Amino acid sequence: MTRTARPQGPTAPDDGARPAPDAHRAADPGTGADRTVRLRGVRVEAAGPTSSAVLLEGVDLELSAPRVAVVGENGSGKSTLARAVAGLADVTAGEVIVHGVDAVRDVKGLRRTVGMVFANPAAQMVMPTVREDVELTVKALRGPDGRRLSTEEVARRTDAALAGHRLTALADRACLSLSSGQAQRLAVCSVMTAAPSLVIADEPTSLLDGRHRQIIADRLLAADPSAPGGFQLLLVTHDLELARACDEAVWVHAGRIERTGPAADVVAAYEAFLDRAVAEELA
Ligand SMILES: Nc1ncnc2c1ncn2[C@@H]1O[C@H](COP(=O)(O)OP(=O)(O)OP(=O)(O)O)[C@@H](O)[C@H]1O
Repeated sequence: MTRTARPQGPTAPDDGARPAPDAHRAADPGTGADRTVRLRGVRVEAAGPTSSAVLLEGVDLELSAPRVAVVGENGSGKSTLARAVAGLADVTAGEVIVHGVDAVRDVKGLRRTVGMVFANPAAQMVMPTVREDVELTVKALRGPDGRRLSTEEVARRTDAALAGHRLTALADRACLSLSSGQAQRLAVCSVMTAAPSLVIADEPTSLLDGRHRQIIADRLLAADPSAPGGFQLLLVTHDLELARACDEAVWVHAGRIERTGPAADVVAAYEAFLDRAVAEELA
């Protein structure tokens, strides 16, 4: 992820953990803002030297739950779906509307709306040190009056963000010296600090030990788009325990949507499919 792709939140976020949502709400009750991700007849292609490959076809989705997991086998199209919602895929048919923003045509609007944690965290670090990297995001925030934050407020929010993601001890370390898991935590911290209304996280816990997986999972699963400064979560994951903790899930299979619905049901169906596939392979 490039620095320019990092979202610029319109207002400064609350630094603390947000309460778990108690209901699926498609609109912010305070502002009436649309908090739904809609895909209609979406096809994604990848152009090759002589022909193009269809990576996703006929995708129709309406996602308004606070926490939506995306599951499926390797190569099924999960990251492609995430990238389509983030405006980073070649959508050659259909439309993608993210919280009221046309993800295919309004790239600028989408950058204010979406924050993406990529599977490769190294691609998201743009400043020399951990503190500077988080600080850069904080500096782009605005106060409730729409004005830039004061130097003191930038420092306070940077410290709070670092502490909230257990990164204080690493604050003065060079980004390039971080371990993979530490870099993943920094990527999640920076994206969440920018306060986008949609956080897309592609395997955000794949490199983490148990303790840090829990910390990041708790942060992401606190998603509540109806809370002030809150966000909706689209979580691509092979961690089926995490997927089950979401409200809804999407199962992608061979570039198409196999099933959507309550996370528990979709994950159970996907697990049964995996069990059958393994049994067939071993027979
Ligand atoms: N630029 C490209 N050109 C051709 N094929 C591509 C391109 N990008 C992705 N693909 C293919 O599209 C399919 C879907 O890829 P994608 O990364 O979305 O899968 P995924 O479900 O996220 O997989 P994983 O769980 O392994 O991360 C894969 O077969 C992949 O090889």
